[in-house]
Amino acid sequence: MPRRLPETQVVLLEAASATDEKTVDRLAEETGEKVETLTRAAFELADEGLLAVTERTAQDLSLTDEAREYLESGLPERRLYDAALDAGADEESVSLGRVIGASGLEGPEVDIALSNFARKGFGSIDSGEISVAPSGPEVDPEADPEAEALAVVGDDGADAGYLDENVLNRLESRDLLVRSETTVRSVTLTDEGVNAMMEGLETAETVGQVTSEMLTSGEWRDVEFAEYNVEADSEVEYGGRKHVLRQTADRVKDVLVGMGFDEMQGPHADAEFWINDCLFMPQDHPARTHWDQFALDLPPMKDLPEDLVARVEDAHRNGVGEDGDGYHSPWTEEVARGVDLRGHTTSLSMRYLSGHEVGDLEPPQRYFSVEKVYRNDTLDPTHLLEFFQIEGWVMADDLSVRDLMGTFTEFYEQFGITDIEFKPHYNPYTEPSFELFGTHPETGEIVEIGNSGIFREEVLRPLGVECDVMAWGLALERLLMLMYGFEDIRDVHGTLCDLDLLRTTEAVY
Ligand SMILES: N[C@@H](Cc1ccccc1)C(=O)O
Repeated sequence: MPRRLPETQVVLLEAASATDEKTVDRLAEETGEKVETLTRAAFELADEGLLAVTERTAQDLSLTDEAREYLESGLPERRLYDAALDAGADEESVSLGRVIGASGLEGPEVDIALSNFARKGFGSIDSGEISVAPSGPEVDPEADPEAEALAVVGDDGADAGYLDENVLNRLESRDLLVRSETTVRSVTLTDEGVNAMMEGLETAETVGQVTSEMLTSGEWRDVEFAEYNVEADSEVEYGGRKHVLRQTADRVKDVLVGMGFDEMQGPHADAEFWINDCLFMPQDHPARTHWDQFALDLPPMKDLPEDLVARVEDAHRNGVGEDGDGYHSPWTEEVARGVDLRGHTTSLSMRYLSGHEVGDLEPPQRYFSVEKVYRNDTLDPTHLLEFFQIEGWVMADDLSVRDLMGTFTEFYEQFGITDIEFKPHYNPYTEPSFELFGTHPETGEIVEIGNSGIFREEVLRPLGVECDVMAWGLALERLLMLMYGFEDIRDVHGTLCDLDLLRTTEAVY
């Protein structure tokens, strides 16, 4: 009686041989089926005793981009050798500088050429002179095993099993070769399989999934269901996932809410008044130039509280208190009403402290935000044009530096960071001021993670605040660096960020 088997199993049995071991890859090519489909069918048939499956690990070799360039141009040491030979360095030694010039080697290639030239015994280099060894059985640049191996791998990376292990190791350490391991599965028909084929095979329609049509029509009664192979390799599926940066921002919010803080909200584009003037930043302060801040081509901000504007102007001109002194530098409302992208979220703190957002506040109060800020910085591994700032402040009757430090210690402990360091700093709006530092878990480097202080009278008095306010701005991305060991902010932010890393980074709690 012919045997009924699912279609791919029949295809596989027909393509397999009893005498010739065939790899699944080759069978996939022959049958036009997918490798995964055939692998699954092979294991199913092995379970039935119709096929034998063998597995071995194979080495996959591939060339790096650098190696591909050398395939075109020749290995640097060989180019040096050829140029030296052209210059007659087999007769007598010639100037190394001249030979390098003639070889066309540039930048790092020169060092590569020199060290490998010497290692391979192509010749010698002494006090700026190069000479070439006579070619012979010992040294034969024409038959350089490294160059030959590169050519073989470049030609057919798949089967280079016979290449010398030492040569491959050397190429790998030169970053020219990448080795990886793959499992190669091969199948042969068993006797039982051969018998089954002789008795005849019939294709059974197998169903992978029940549909509602099948259920309503009753067709499900007659179909054959495909069996699940729970051991089959499956493709990795990456579902949607919250970005680590957003995950951490949410956690920061949870932590701060847990510490009794309320969240502030406010505009990304704001009047310089809230961004700078309220903070007692003189209008000619370098941080206010458009080298640092993004100015927007928008009409001046109309909605500013008149009396507050007058008090802030007075603080800038005359200072605050008995011995107060102003800046003696120009101050105009026009500048204050100019609209910029906020360079820090301290603009929100000013809006809230002034009563402009939620009315006058009685101490004690705690507020925070985890929001984007924009700076005209130069891009580098630790700077972007935008980043998230963890802004916060505490308003209470008697605050000291100890309270500030204690708050940070408690905050960062929630993220497993227990070695925060403080350094005295200067801000026009706080006195005293402190920068915060943490230690990078991978590099051990000290990383600046934030800035903080206790607001000056010149800030608080015009706002109408009569008690103490301690405040800070911490960088969310720097917190991530300490938590996850990222070394480049662009790994987690923006277009260059590594998808693999985002998919696989586990949330740290
Ligand atoms: N605005 C500061 C942070 C800060 C906020 C409040 C008080 C002190 C410092 C910054 O961006 O670096």
